[in-house]
Amino acid sequence: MASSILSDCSSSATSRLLPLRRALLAPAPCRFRPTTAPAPPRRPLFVAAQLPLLPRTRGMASVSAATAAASTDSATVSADACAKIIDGKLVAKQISEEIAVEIAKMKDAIGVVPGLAVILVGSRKDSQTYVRNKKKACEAVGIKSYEVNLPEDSSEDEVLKHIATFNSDPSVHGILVQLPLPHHMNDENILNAVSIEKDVDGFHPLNIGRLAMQGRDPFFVPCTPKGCMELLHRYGVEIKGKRAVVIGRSNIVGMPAALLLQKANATVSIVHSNTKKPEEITRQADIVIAAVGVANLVRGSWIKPGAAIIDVGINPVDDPESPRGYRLVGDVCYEEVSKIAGLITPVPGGVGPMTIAMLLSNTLESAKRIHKFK
Ligand SMILES: Nc1nc2c(c(=O)[nH]1)N[C@@H](CN(C=O)c1ccc(C(=O)N[C@@H](CCC(=O)O)C(=O)O)cc1)CN2
Repeated sequence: MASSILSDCSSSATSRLLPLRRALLAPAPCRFRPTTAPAPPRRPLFVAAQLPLLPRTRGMASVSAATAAASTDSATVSADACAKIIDGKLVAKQISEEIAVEIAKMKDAIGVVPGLAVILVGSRKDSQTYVRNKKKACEAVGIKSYEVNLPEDSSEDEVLKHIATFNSDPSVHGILVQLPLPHHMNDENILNAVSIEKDVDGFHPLNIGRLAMQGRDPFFVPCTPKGCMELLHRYGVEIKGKRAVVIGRSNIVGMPAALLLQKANATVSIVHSNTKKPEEITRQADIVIAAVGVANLVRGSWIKPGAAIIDVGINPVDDPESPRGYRLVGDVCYEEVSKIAGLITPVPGGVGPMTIAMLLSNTLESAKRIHKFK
């Protein structure tokens, strides 16, 4: 059911949500020219590279001078110096194509096809859609997918039994349990049962622990935060030495995103429900990752000019004009923030598609590691 939060970032809409003080900007007209962004260059995941396309500079606090100098007018920027759009859908498509090539090579060389097992408990429409999309994405790149659908009232033991079967199946290289689980289940017991070598969601406490430690690396990085980092890298956003703010501290996004930014040598602050003056802290950031699940929380007045904004929120808001009766908005008030930021992800079409692309990447990585294929 969509929430009835207004989505025009009006003060009445958001001030009902959280006891956070904000100085509102008076929005000025800002129209995006429908230009086509050239494809980012191909490169392996997590190798720093710069895109030849960048926003017209205005502040550009988080983008290197070299890259900014390479700006072209062909990027998706408006005449009014609006932020450049980070096209997650396009990047996810490119990554999927890269993965398909690697999978074909592995199959030719050693006859192995990566396998991903997905366990879905219950009948939440959104979870069913995500699982269906994961399956389609697997098919498109040549990953074999295995699916288990269990009724809402299943026991924890039933889920554990399926996990144990997949743990010992050599054709399965990745296992994930779609979240959220029904309330009667203990997430921790279930996530702990997935073999860490096959934990392609990166949610096992040992994987998270290794992510948090200096000099250690997890087997897998959780998909959504990994996708956020990949977007920053592919769009040439310099992270080292920059100030980053992560809004939200969930186990699946906020906390691992903060750890990844720190690993990449940013100075990181986490803003959460008890943070005083979140807007003041956020305004110091060159990079903002918003992952709190509150529609339009982050306003234009929270943003440092030129900052890179990654919006992880996917919040349904009522919209009688949409065929679904609702539409999706992020945690960031796009209308306002896109006028201040240097780069911004849209919702939909930003981080969401990257979550699935990173799942494919983790599954391939797992198969390569298990079969010692370089
Ligand atoms: N086991 C897991 N459970 C959940 C995860 C996860 O990474 N692992 N993340 C989310 C849901 N999720 C994947 O599972 C996911 C969410 C959103 C998208 C996406 O592509 N969103 C689109 C919009 C989709 C729409 O129109 O409805 C977008 O943002 O463009 C992909 C995957 C929670 N559970």
